[in-house]
Amino acid sequence: MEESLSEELSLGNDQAEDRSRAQLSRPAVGRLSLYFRELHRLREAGTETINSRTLGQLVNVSAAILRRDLSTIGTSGRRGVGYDVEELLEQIGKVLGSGQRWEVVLIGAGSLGDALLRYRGFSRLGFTLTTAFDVNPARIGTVVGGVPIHDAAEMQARLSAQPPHLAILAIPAAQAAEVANQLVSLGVSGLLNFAPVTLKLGSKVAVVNVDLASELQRLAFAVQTQ
Ligand SMILES: NC(=O)c1ccc[n+]([C@@H]2O[C@H](COP(=O)([O-])OP(=O)(O)OC[C@H]3O[C@@H](n4cnc5c(N)ncnc54)[C@H](O)[C@@H]3O)[C@@H](O)[C@H]2O)c1
Repeated sequence: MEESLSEELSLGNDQAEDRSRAQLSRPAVGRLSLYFRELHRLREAGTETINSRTLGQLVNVSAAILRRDLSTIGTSGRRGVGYDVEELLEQIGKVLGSGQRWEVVLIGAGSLGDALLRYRGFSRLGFTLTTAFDVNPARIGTVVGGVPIHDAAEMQARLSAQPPHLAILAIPAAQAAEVANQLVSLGVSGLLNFAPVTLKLGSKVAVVNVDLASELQRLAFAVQTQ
């Protein structure tokens, strides 16, 4: 039973979505993404409703935190029923921007870039990897996962007419700042940065850093403090 969930699930308008985005902390956005992934799986398995305790258990989050996250984005469950999976997917998707298509370019088609180009999970969430760029002649002119790899020297010429929304940086740290600045000047509005370096790009661009070594460090710390 959902004790504190009495209102009908309500879907917000654009303004409400903007407001909820502004209120969400970074960890909360991460959790929403996990709920979204789990809800997708549940929908595929034919589940129509779910309560906060069960969904929370699936992603290892307490029911109270999950309810708070979902209430921040303007949704609440129905007493005795829980959340409508389809509506929840729609609302979380809107807030996370998964309802729209995002064009993404990849810079650096080395080991990591190659794996990303082959990954099939992006398109399900609205991300389309359109093009990749590299400086290595052995990579230029090849196609990986259906995505053509072009010479990085052609980046400006190829992207300036219609800049992609987002870019993934999978290049060595020493090149990352210069390439990131180039992408920002072309109009790219978000960067997923795998290079282990802090980018200082101003407020016009959103940056998410993925540092797997730091994550391992966090894990090692967590193991030691268990
Ligand atoms: N491979 C991993 O598991 C992993 C994990 C965490 C972080 N990273 C980081 O991700 C980045 C890429 O790692 P990797 O293992 O794929 O390295 P890699 O050397 O295999 O690939 C880097 C690619 O970037 C290309 N490149 C270099 N300068 C460029 C430029 N100016 N424009 C476009 N392309 C350029 C290179 O030709 C190469 O193909 C590194 O910063 C690395 O530290 C990698």
